Amino acid sequence: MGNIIEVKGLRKNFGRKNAINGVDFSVKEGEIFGLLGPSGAGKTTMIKLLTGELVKTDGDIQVLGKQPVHFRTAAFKAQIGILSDNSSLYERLTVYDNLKLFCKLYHVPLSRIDEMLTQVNMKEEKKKIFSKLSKGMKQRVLLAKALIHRPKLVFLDEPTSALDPGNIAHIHRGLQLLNEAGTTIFLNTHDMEEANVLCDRVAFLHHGQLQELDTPENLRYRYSTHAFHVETFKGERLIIENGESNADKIASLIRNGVVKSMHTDNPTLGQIFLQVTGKELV
Ligand SMILES: Nc1ncnc2c1ncn2[C@@H]1O[C@H](COP(=O)(O)OP(=O)(O)OP(=O)(O)O)[C@@H](O)[C@H]1O
Repeated sequence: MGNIIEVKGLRKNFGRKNAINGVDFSVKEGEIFGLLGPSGAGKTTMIKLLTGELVKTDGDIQVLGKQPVHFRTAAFKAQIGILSDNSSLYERLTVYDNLKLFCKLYHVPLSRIDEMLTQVNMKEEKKKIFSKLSKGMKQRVLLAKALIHRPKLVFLDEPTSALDPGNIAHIHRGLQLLNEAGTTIFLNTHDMEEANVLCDRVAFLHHGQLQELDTPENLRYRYSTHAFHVETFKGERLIIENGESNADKIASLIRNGVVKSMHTDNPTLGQIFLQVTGKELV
């Protein structure tokens, strides 16, 4: 499959601040691509540049084969969905009436509203006034709005940041199904577990620059020391470095029946991010 997003030498300055500082990457059609970084890394700025809300300072952007000059056209907008901190709905309308407006705008049948509300676990609140919803409920309706017109490409900026664990799991499953049905997802998150569960590939963004870009599995393999972590029945914890000279040591521990559990070093994305950038993913 081809690339649905291509970014080369991208820069975005706010006055003297380099929010995005020379970034290259591409997103393949059909994948879930995660942009990981702590607060202030430049993740929201990146989504705004890719959706035409901000204008780049320098570099090249192509989304769905189009240059930024096309990002504000109706034809382009019909193909993308956005959930960002700027997303909003009419406060005084009900959930249903809000979504009805978007169905009319995108020529979507009204039957899609119930379908979407089920997907975000909000069907029972459809007659409620938007302003009366909790933050997490609003977030779920905004997600329904972002997806209602079956966009080809979806940009999600921290989609589960306001949600409880039950709803996070529900939304994750919904996003996986959406992706299996062919939608490409560009996901901003600082939640390494979310990235681990959802993303085919992740990029680490730090001070406006990409530090790594790979599948979570490859990153974990590359940053693993491949040491063996052994726990004995006596409660001792041993770390045995990977290497031929230690193979006999491990074999003898196993032979003597002292090994309760053993696993190889398997760093989390958060630990790898810390190793690469010196910063925690918070
Ligand atoms: N409109 C703006 N004017 C000036 N500086 C800005 C503007 N928007 C963002 N910045 C700065 O650019 C940097 C990147 O911000 P951005 O919001 O993209 O980060 P982020 O990774 O999305 O963080 P968060 O997770 O907190 O939203 C920050 O230093 C921020 O203060």
